[in-house]
Amino acid sequence: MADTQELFAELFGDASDGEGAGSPDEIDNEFAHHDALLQLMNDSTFLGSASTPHVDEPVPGFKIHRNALHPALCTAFFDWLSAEYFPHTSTDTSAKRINQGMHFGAMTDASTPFGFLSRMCCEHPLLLPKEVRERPVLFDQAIINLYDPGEGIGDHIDLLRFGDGIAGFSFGAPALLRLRPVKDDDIERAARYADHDNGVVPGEVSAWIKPGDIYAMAGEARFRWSHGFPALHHSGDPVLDGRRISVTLRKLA
Ligand SMILES: O=C(O)CCC(=O)C(=O)O
Ligand SMILES: [Fe+2]
Repeated sequence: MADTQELFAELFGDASDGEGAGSPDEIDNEFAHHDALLQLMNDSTFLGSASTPHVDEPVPGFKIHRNALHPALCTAFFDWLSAEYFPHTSTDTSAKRINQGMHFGAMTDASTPFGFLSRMCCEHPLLLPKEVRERPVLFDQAIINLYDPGEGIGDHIDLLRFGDGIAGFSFGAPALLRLRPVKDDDIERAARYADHDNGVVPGEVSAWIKPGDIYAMAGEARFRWSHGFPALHHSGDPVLDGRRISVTLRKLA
């Protein structure tokens, strides 16, 4: 496990596991946001906002379930994740500021935030292959990434020690996903290092991921395509220029 965390640190920078809030005010804030989130999770009105579920598949095995979560639920997730994992980031401008959290353990209880997200991945039968949806433990690791305007993540394949079937949720600002085909000889390297190359690759595909969408990668999309979110520089649009928090759910192989 330490080895896994080292590799994550190498790929994505510092990791915190439920960094947690310190002062009594911060703790109150964290609990208030947790309670508000649980209330919305319990209210079925706030599940999907799309009247007809819509799934895009930009490359084989990469599915995007649009508008799976109601905007109010997305806001509640954003606020809780901010308070729980990144309580100091609005004042901490150092290069070493915490921009990642991790959560380990099977997410089987749908009354908890990660259990709820995990269950959402099974609500739409087209999102994940049947063998992934029906495995005894769907996901046992969550990574929570914080991106401020001008930040992104380089193209990579998720570490091969994670199993097939990975799901992502995005809260806050929309982000432009980039998918690139990876040659057989480059798969090992792409799974260890996030590249920051801005060149265009034949076959590259981009898609916007918006709050409330769920994306899932399986099979070819998980093992033979890299994914990344290039840094978007200030556009002048207050929505695009906002902070984004993502949650990625995976299963340790
Ligand atoms: O922020 C995201 O949605 C993607 C994060 C990601 O690809 C990763 O942590 O491996
Ligand atoms: Fe990834």
